[in-house]
Amino acid sequence: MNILKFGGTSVGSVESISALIEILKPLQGDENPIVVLSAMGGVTNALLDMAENARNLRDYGDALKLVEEKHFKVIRTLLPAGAQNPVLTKLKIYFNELEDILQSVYNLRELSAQTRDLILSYGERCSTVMISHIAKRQFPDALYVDGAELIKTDSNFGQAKVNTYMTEMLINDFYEANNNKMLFVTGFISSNDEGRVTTLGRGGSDYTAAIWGAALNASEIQIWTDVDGMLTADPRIVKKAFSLPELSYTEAMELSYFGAKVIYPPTMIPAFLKKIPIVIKNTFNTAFAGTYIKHGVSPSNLPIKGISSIDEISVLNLSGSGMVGKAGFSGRLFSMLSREQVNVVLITQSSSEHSITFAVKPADSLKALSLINKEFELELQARKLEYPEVENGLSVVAIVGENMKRTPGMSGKLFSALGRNGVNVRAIAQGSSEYNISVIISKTDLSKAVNAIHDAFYADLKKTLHIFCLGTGNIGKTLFKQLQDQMPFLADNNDLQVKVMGVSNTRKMYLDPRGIDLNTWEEDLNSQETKASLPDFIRRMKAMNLPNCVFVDNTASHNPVEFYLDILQSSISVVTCNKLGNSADYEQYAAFKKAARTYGVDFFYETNVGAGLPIIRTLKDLMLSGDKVGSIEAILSGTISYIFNNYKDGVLFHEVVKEAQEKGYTEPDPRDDLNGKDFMRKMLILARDAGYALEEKDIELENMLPPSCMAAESVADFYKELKNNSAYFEGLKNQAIKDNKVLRYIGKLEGGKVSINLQMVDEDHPFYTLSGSDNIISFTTNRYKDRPLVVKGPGAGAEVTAAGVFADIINVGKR
Ligand SMILES: NC(=O)c1ccc[n+]([C@@H]2O[C@H](COP(=O)([O-])OP(=O)(O)OC[C@H]3O[C@@H](n4cnc5c(N)ncnc54)[C@H](O)[C@@H]3O)[C@@H](O)[C@H]2O)c1
Ligand SMILES: N[C@@H](CCO)C(=O)O
Ligand code: NA
Repeated sequence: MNILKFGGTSVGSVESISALIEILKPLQGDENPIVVLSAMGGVTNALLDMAENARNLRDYGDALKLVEEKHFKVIRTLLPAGAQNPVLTKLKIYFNELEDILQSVYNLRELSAQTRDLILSYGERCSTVMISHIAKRQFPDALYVDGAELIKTDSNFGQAKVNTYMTEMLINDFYEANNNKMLFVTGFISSNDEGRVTTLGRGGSDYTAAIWGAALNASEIQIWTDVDGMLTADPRIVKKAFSLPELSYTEAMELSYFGAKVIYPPTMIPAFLKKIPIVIKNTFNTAFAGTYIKHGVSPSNLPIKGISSIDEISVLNLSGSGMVGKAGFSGRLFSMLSREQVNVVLITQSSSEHSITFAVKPADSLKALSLINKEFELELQARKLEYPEVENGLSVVAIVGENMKRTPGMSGKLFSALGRNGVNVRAIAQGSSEYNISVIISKTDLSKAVNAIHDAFYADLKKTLHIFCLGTGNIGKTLFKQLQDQMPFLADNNDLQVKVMGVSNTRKMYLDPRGIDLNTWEEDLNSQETKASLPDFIRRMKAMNLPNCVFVDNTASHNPVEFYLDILQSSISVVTCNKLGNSADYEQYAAFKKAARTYGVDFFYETNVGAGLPIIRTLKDLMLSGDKVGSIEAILSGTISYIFNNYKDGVLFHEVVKEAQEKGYTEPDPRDDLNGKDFMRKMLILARDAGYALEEKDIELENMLPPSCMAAESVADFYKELKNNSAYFEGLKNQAIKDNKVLRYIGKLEGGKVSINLQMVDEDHPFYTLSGSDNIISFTTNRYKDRPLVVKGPGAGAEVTAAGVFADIINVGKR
């Protein structure tokens, strides 16, 4: 069974509560999840303020009304009028009680810790009563549980200590009696022996989830929040920060100690002890798979897990001869500070023992200073110690990760990144666990430092490309096969991992934030309930918000093309073998290129021309290096090439066409090849890449198909018509044989004009000797003037095309 805890923002609005219900829907069943809830966002603070105001004889009534209204609005929006009354009544009773308590505080002008806990408890009770009622409409088994009754603590109000034995017993008994229900449990609140409400302190609802999880041996504790789990750095500082898939408990502790506010680590201890994984998920982006905090994390290629920072810290330095060789000096200092509740964030000591530097929160700095002055009064007066000073305007940055322990050079990398960027390091501390190296720097350097460190550690990381593929036909299928075969090679030789995150054809679509298994993708896709929807596919792809994302179009359809611009503008690269995008309006072609440049992503389409043959790439290199293309002569239809090379004595034309189709050379409709349209598209794309702003109408195209073949309704009818026209094709063939020539369908770009014609060429022509499905292209340029640059080879077929798409994908990864 899983525990799901939803934090303040996840229960803070109509939208988030609706999202919460959606998240629960697929989970109801034999083993219902246990849902732990926080107070609605902002309510706990509002209650604290009200309590303070009441004590200080200030008004609290308006604020109370606002909190009440916040709850009522949710109920009125999410429940039909007829179902609102019971829950409104229940909440009204709570708010009346709360008002009475606040009035008593006001009258007595006194607010004890015990009363404060009682006041705060209404936040969780109200939200949980409310949501359990709303949930009841979807889940008839929903049951409100006052968690305070089941978690037993001492009487340390505000930060109560849990009596684990009692608590686990109570929770187990309760669960046994109610395990057929879907439990909605108040987070944060507990009670002492006398049944008075206590609270669990900072991060309290997470703690409730961990306590329930540990008591019931849950399989997983999910913490639902409003960000994509734990990131490599604070995304407000580092734009390139990315979500971490996995962390060990220790790493999570170290990372959250400084900064990262997603969870409060001490709350995890019950789960840690029982080895229960904790997953941090995003209520507002369910496509995100979550950050897993668990035992036995898989070996990671990340040199460090993350960079955390505290942006405001004060440093005190204690130095003087009085410290040298004095056993127990630092013990005296730090136990005194701890006794007085000053939390020391970081300590360093020079090996001469002449000085100790330590950092505290700015709010504690003056207190620390005066404590030291008092404790060491004699030493200070005797000048055995220098009077310490507080230094402000400093920050701490820490790199964290268990891998550091085994990898030399980590601190070298850290300090050279800081040094190269002119960041002065005030003090350094490394935990002897080697899970953490911390440095103190000037606050003004913080952003630069964190970014420089992030670049240094993650820039040359083994990259994961996340790909989303459309089309599972000839090419799409073959690509998956090749990807599957090449995975280990890629990992070893290119430091690259390609993960398929989504796939769709016209019928079904399948996206999985954990990645799609290439052994079973076809069954998995077919067994999906969701019908394919291109807009949904693209929306979900964007919502996953993954780094190094590539959209791969292996269709022959116009539909995906309409989304290219939007995709590129979302910083997702596009790889396509579909020619329809680049061969439509010039304006569109130019817009794709511009978007790719502007958004720093790739738009690769090598297979648009000559399948996997390096034609687009070669032309691009020529152009980039300042060469100018004078003319191009080419055979760019693999299908027609194959047909003419195999249209020999004793076979009929339509039979060879069929063969070409069976070999996977033709377009889904072979007429696109035979009428020259496919060839035309390729010439158009080449001409554009060579710098000519041409449109389809500018191309002179000789169609060798008789009109009746073009008019056929279906591909099957087309074959019949081809057969009916056998005599025409036989005529062409016999004429060529008689003249000792071969038939060639040749495209030309010259003087900015493009033409495609059927020709009969003799053995002197460079295109005479072609075989199979070969394409040939010769570029005559300023540099290749006397003898052209020629690319030749198989220019159609699933293997070579998929290989070309594959190479384009890898090239995205190389950047
Ligand atoms: N065969 C070759 O040698 C070769 C060479 C270079 C380029 N190409 C190009 O490869 C592309 C694919 O060719 P193929 O032979 O694999 O075609 P195919 O007909 O076998 O497969 C096309 C796939 O696209 C899917 N599809 C179509 N429209 C879609 C949409 N809107 N959303 C999602 N999926 C959609 C179909 O369901 C099918 O799975 C074509 O554009 C073709 O020009 C092919
Ligand atoms: N149908 C195409 C595939 C390559 O784009 C051809 O025959 O050339
Ligand atoms: Na190519």
